[in-house]
Amino acid sequence: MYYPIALNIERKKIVIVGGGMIATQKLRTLQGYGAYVTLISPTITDEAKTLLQALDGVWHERNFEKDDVNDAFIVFVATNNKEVNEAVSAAVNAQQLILRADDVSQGNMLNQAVVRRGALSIAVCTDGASPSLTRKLKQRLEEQFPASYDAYVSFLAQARQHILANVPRDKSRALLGRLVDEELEQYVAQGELQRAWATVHKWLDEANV
Ligand SMILES: C[C@@]1(CC(=O)O)c2cc3[nH]c(cc4nc(cc5[nH]c(cc(n2)[C@H]1CCC(=O)O)[C@@](C)(CC(=O)O)[C@@H]5CCC(=O)O)C(CC(=O)O)=C4CCC(=O)O)c(CCC(=O)O)c3CC(=O)O
Ligand SMILES: NC(=O)C1=CN([C@@H]2O[C@H](COP(=O)(O)OP(=O)(O)OC[C@H]3O[C@@H](n4cnc5c(N)ncnc54)[C@H](O)[C@@H]3O)[C@@H](O)[C@H]2O)C=CC1
Repeated sequence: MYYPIALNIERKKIVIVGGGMIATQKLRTLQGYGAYVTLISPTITDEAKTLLQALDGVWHERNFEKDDVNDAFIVFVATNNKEVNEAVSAAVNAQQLILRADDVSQGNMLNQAVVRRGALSIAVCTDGASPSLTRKLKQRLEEQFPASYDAYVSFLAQARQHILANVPRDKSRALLGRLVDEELEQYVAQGELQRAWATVHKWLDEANV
């Protein structure tokens, strides 16, 4: 069983070995997280080149060498040559995270499918049992949680900070729970932020704070 966590990879070194379809797909998942990405491969797809540029990443246009994984936080192994993939496995230490695209069981991590709405991320994983099922569930979640959730989660974060800063501890807990409210969700979804804030302030008044 894989242990699900949320990683902060800002300024962490990520190494991708290979520049084909799988490497390209991994580069898509890395966009926006602030990692330092290095790709090692004699060839690279056009899309991977563009995605790497967007990350301010570096492409080493050559075959893998064992020192390439030094200091890497995560290593994605995505060449079409089993011997090379095995050499990458041999070069990492037990504390590094490694994903082997050719044989997931030879690594210690995998990518979950993620529906992201601002600070909210909903991740799906079957421990490799069925990536197709994962994709299907992700599509369902995308429908269930519309794009407006981005603004809603951001509103909740601000309202939570407002309550924590202005309400004594004995009363804040109940108010924080109350924030998760269908009416507020609707107001924010409809762009009526003022109404949403007015409701929060009404609750604060009712609680005498
Ligand atoms: C173990 C894992 C390792 C890893 O992290 O890469 C892995 C492995 C493999 N995937 C394979 C195939 C497909 N993968 C997808 C899609 C996704 N695969 C992803 C994750 C993972 N895939 C990890 C497990 C996650 C989990 O268990 O839930 C997602 C979630 C995220 C991401 O890749 O970033 C992304 C979700 C889509 C999205 O986000 O939209 C599709 C569907 C499609 O693309 O339409 C297919 C084709 C259909 C099929 O085969 O079911 C194969 C067989 C290859 C072959 O031999 O043909 C292997 C290898 C094997 O099983 O050994
Ligand atoms: N394409 C797929 O749907 C899936 C592929 N896989 C596995 O992932 C592997 C990679 O798949 P793709 O990305 O589709 O292959 P690909 O053929 O598109 O890309 C392979 C890349 O590896 C590079 N490469 C070859 N030798 C290298 C070396 N010595 N050092 C660095 N880079 C080297 C190549 O230049 C190329 O850029 C496959 O061989 C397979 O084992 C696993 C699941 C699905």
